[in-house]
Amino acid sequence: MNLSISALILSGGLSSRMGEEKRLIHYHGKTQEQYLFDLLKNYCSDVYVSINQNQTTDLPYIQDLDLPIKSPMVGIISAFQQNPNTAWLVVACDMPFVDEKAVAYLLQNRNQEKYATAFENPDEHFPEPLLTIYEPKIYEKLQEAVNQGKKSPMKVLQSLDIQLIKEYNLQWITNINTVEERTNINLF
Ligand SMILES: Nc1nc2c(ncn2[C@@H]2O[C@H](COP(=O)(O)OP(=O)(O)OP(=O)(O)O)[C@@H](O)[C@H]2O)c(=O)[nH]1
Repeated sequence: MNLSISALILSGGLSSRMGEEKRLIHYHGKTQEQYLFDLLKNYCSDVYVSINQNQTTDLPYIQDLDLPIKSPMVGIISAFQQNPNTAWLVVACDMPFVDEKAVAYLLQNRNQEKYATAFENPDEHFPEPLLTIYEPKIYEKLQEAVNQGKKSPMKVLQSLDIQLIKEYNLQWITNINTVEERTNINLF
């Protein structure tokens, strides 16, 4: 149990490609938001679902601030606004392969001196921003980016000194956005 870290399950997107809310899909016998909540509470001091202003959930949640952009960045900034003194382990709800091994591995590789700890995409060599530990000092960098109208958390990560994990199970960062992708995945 790492008490100095909170978890955020990003779920506030529009799911327009899937046509239904991705956080409510069952890959593991329960909704994806419940699955990730149950998983992450074993590792983090508290866990929240990140939802937009039109969503509700029975789980603990952080609702998006009223910002002029639509992006996962809004969810992350809203979490830091609620608690700027914790690190945030951020996971997108549409990553069904995230499991105990993925979370434990991310935490083992965490470098608290850096702005963040993220998996490196093997092809493009960019940091995957949606299965990442964001350390408290990155909050002001995210705010600066949003104030400049930028909405890509990946680009913010790219511009900073972060811990990049290069060897890992690539499935962990696979996200499922469409019905076709969903029917083609083999979880077990
Ligand atoms: N809290 C919050 N989460 C978001 C927001 N936009 C996207 N996300 C989450 O970020 C992750 C990646 O989102 P995308 O797949 O890029 O977008 P999406 O809206 O979920 O799906 P599409 O509408 O099909 O693009 C998902 O877990 C989303 O729920 C937002 O504005 N607020």
